[in-house]
This record gives sequence, C-alpha cells and structure tokens, in this order.
Amino acid sequence: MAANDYFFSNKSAKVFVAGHRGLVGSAIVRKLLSLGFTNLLLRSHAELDLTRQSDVESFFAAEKPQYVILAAAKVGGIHANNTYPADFIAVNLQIQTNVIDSSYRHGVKKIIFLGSSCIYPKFAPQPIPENALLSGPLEPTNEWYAIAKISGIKMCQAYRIQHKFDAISAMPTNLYGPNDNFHPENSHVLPALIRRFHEAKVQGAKQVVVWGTGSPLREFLHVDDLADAVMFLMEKYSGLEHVNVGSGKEVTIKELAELVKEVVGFQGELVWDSSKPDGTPRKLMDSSKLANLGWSPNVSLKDGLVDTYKWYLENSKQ
Ligand SMILES: NC(=O)C1=CN([C@@H]2O[C@H](COP(=O)(O)OP(=O)(O)OC[C@H]3O[C@@H](n4cnc5c(N)ncnc54)[C@H](OP(=O)(O)O)[C@@H]3O)[C@@H](O)[C@H]2O)C=CC1
Ligand SMILES: C[C@H]1O[C@H](OP(=O)(O)OP(=O)(O)OC[C@H]2O[C@@H](n3cnc4c(=O)[nH]c(N)nc43)[C@H](O)[C@@H]2O)[C@@H](O)[C@@H](O)C1=O
Repeated sequence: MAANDYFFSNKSAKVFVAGHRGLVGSAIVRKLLSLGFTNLLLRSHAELDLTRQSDVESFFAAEKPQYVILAAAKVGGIHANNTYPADFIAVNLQIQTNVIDSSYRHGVKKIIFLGSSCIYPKFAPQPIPENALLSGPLEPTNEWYAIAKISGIKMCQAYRIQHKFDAISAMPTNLYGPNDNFHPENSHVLPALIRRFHEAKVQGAKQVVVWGTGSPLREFLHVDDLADAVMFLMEKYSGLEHVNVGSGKEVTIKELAELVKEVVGFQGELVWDSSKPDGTPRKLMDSSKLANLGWSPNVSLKDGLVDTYKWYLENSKQ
C-alpha cells in the first residue's frame, strides 16, 4: 500500500457508513467524526433500501464512496432470530451481497463487513479461535442469521482472491450501548433487561421475569470499543481471514441480570422463565489475533451499563 492509501491518511475521503442510525453505525459515525473525518456518506433505510439491488447500484454509481463500513443488517435477539428466520437469512444475504458487490464494481478502496460470534459452531472450543468457523453444527436459534453472516465472510474472501478487492470481516461479540434496540421481545438481553428492570422500578413491581435458566455465558463489548476496533482494522488489517472482536470477559446471564438490577436500582426479586430458550451455552471468542495486532478494549461492563442506562433514561419515550 502507498502511504496515501491508509485509511487515516485522508480524513476527507468519502466514507459510506451503511446502517448509521443503528447501535453500531451510530457509534462508528461518532468515532469517525471524533477522528476528524469530514465527508461521511449516510442514508437511512427509508432513503435507500439496501435489499434493492438496482437502487444500491445506482447509489454507488452516483456517489462513488472510497471506503465502506457495512453496519446495516437485520439484527435482533434470540426471540427475533427464532421467530423470523426468513427475514434474518434473506434480508442479510440481500444487503451484504448488494453492498459488497457494488463496492467492488464502483472502485471502493476498502470495505469492512460485520458478522457476529454466532457464526461459530454451538459447541466450538472455548475461547473460540477464528479457525473454528465451519467446524461443526450451528446453534439452532440463530442458524439462519449465522448462515447469512458466514456467506458475508466468504464473499469478502472470494472477492479478495478473485479481484484483489480489499474486503475484510470483523466478528463482534454481543454488543450494547447508546442507540441499542430496547424492544421488549425482539431486542438482545442487555437492553431488554435495562428496560424491564426500569419499568418494574417505576411501577413498584415485586418481581422481574428473566428468560431461560440464567446459566448461559455471554461476552459483552461496549459499542464504542467496537467502533474503535473497526477503525483500527480499517487502518491496520488487510487479510483473508475474519477477525474476532471481543472483550475477553464473560458473565452468566444470572450475573448480568444481578448487575443490571443493581445499576437500575430495582429492589425486587428475579424470576426465571425456563420456557424461553437459553440459546448457545457459551461463546467466548479468542480475540488474541486482534490483541496481537495491537488493539484492546477500554470499557468495563459495569461502566458500560451505567452509561447505557443513562442514555436510556435520557432518550427513551417513557
Ligand atoms: N447488536 C449486537 O449485539 C451485534 C451486532 N453485530 C453486527 O453489527 C451490525 C450492526 O448491528 P446493530 O447496530 O446492532 O443493528 P441495529 O438494528 O441497531 O442497526 C441496523 C441498521 O441497519 C439498517 N437497515 C436494516 N435493514 C436495512 C435495509 N434494508 N436498508 C438499509 N438499511 C437497513 C437499520 O435501519 P432501520 O432501523 O431504519 O431499519 C439500522 O440503522 C450487524 O451486521 C450485526 O450483525 C454483531 C455482533 C453483535
Ligand atoms: C449477538 C447475538 O445475539 C443472539 O444470540 P444470544 O446471545 O443468544 O442473544 P440474546 O441477547 O437475545 O440472549 C442471550 C441470553 O439471554 C437470555 N435472556 C434472558 N432474558 C432475556 C430477555 O429478556 N431478552 C433476550 N433477548 N434474552 C434474554 C436468553 O435466553 C439467552 O440465554 C443471536 O440470535 C444473534 O443475534 C447474535 O449474533
């Protein structure tokens, strides 16, 4: 790479952040602006539906972005994944295929695709190294989403091999932070619990119901750390293999629920609804590849929870 090809060397380069109003996309926009990037290309879902191939092609032909950060996707927690399998596979395959292919065809210098830790087999070795991909059966509650995400990784690899296109993939662990989805059923566990504990506190309820058995382990990363890692990879990484992005710290869902209860200040008790699925028992990622490149996370789970609850209080329509 010539010196002026590095991502940070030209802060006026046109950067398309797909999905800029979501949890991840909004954190990426904050990060890019704080780094001094001045030419962000942003389109809401209503302005540009990325599942529509011809609209995406016309957009790339007209706008000619130089870099693409692909944070638009159909995303949700265990219930949403289980309930809408067709949406999770079809929408994600469509968005990523259209955006990766148009990026290549219209001269984008580099694209980063975001997958998820659910790409790995249900019983992968822990912590999960990148090479555990496609080594065993997937977790059934999110296999449709996982298949789409695995296809995204493979598409980046295929375009790199055949076209020498600089397409890289990052696999974040479970994320949370400002602009998360706080829907009572379709969200991920952490925002769901913030909302449920908060509403119980306000209503003076004695109990809060938490799904499953409480025994599954999850690794959480604040979305500002993820945004920082994405910048790091855009600048420093150009390889075939995807890169895990995790905090390296895991908690049981029971421990998470107790922590959310404390941060929100709910005084009642927890009740477990074991009719709801636990999902994968454990999915701690091995993020040593990223650590060896020189990146590490900053935000502790407790600090991140306090920050996210504050954001929820200031921004949710209560
Ligand atoms: N949240 C998490 O815990 C994790 C997320 N990831 C990955 O990070 C990425 C971003 O996720 P996250 O920010 O949480 O998701 P969000 O749901 O918060 O945001 C997704 C964004 O994509 C946009 N979008 C969805 N469909 C379309 C479409 N057809 N056309 C245009 N835009 C569309 C949404 O717009 P609108 O709201 O208007 O529909 C929204 O802005 C995804 O690839 C996800 O797989 C990976 C690991 C964990
Ligand atoms: C990021 C990742 O997110 C999804 O996988 P998941 O990690 O299983 O996601 P989750 O956050 O929804 O649940 C984590 C755990 O928490 C428990 N749990 C308790 N109470 C609530 C609750 O109220 N809501 C939810 N959603 N879960 C709850 C729940 O039963 C489970 O044991 C993928 O589908 C896919 O989207 C993906 O890649």
